[in-house]
Amino acid sequence: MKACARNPPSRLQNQSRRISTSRRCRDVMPAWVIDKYGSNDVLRFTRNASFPSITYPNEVMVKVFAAGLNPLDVSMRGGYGAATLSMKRDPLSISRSGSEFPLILGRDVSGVIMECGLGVKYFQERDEVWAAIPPWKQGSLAEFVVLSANEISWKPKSLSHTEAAAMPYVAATAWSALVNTGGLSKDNCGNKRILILGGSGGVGTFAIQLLKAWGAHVTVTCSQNAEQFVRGLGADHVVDYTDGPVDVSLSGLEKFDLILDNVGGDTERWALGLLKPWSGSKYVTLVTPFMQNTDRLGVADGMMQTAATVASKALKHLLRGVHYRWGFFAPSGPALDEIRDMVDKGQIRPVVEETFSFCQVPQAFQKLEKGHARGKTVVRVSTGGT
Ligand SMILES: NC(=O)C1=CN([C@@H]2O[C@H](COP(=O)(O)OP(=O)(O)OC[C@H]3O[C@@H](n4cnc5c(N)ncnc54)[C@H](OP(=O)(O)O)[C@@H]3O)[C@@H](O)[C@H]2O)C=CC1
Repeated sequence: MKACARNPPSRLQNQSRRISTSRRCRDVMPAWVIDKYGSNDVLRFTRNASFPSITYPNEVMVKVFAAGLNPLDVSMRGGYGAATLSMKRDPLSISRSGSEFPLILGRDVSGVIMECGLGVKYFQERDEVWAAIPPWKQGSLAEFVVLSANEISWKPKSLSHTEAAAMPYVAATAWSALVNTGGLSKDNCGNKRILILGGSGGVGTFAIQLLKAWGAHVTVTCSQNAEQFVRGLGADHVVDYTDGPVDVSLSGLEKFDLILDNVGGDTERWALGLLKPWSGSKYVTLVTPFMQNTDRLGVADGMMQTAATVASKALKHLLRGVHYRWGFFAPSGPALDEIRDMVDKGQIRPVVEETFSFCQVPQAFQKLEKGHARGKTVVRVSTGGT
């Protein structure tokens, strides 16, 4: 990945937008917060959430136009990952209460930069940006959010803010799993057979398009009513997991170079047998017990348990000639730069399943909780963006 200077597609795109500068004399903002973990009734709208401030020189403050939601938001609302995330939170950003509350959820943002720290090099006020917000930072269900400049990227010009907010978190996750962990790139995918378990949700719909743009042959599992949908995104072969044992249907196919598992659970029992042995093939799962272990056992014991589990699984499968890996979300502005270029070339499009207004955040969570996603759920936070 390029780690060099980052150039905006065009500075001109942002010059006409008028932005209020009244923020400088404010200390509160509207936001959806939670004050404790629980079900949907813990979501609370307030006009008096603490106004975020730039603490480090490389930070920017973004006015949020749209926020994307992910299954992680529902899990975090219920306390998932609390032990690990508390350890990662910056002590300077923790509230006066000394706890993570009031906590703001929302991991995707599309908006405009209102203020830059003194050390920010490539971005400036009024730049339109998109980003995936690490789960240990305050989220995007608020009027403003503060991010580090290496987490943000200039928004694709071809997308509205609502469309742009559908992509960063799933894109950064798929990129981390396929590129950083799986070793795939635009230059080595041409002759590869990839299997995506769970292709109809947020991560799957992005991964299909990325891999097709890079020339891979993509097989996808999904339910029958999503078949046309994933074919429309470019899937070459689709297997309906609801139509009998999916492992039997898949075992009749030519073996794969890489499997991206967005489903987990039972899949680990049979999926690794679908890989080409002794050829560097990889199984990368996004469904890992990492957070549950640290929530259950505490950070130190949970991490030891996690390390022991992944090491023993990796060794067991290595002896059979395939690589077993865990994939994780990783925030990355430079990865989003590359994805932006692909979006603006028409190689990848956002898949927005449903949008909600800012007053409908509880309904957006209810929709997410029902599962069976066909793309992404987005909240329009401010009327300033489209
Ligand atoms: N490790 C990490 O850092 C990250 C992990 N994740 C995890 O990755 C997974 C996918 O995330 P995301 O795409 O955002 O989730 P979504 O909820 O958007 O999508 C899940 C999709 O999987 C489909 N599905 C459910 N069961 C199966 C099955 N047995 N076989 C095939 N498809 C199935 C669902 O549709 P239907 O039920 O109708 O078939 C739905 O379309 C989640 O478990 C998430 O927690 C995500 C991001 C980061």
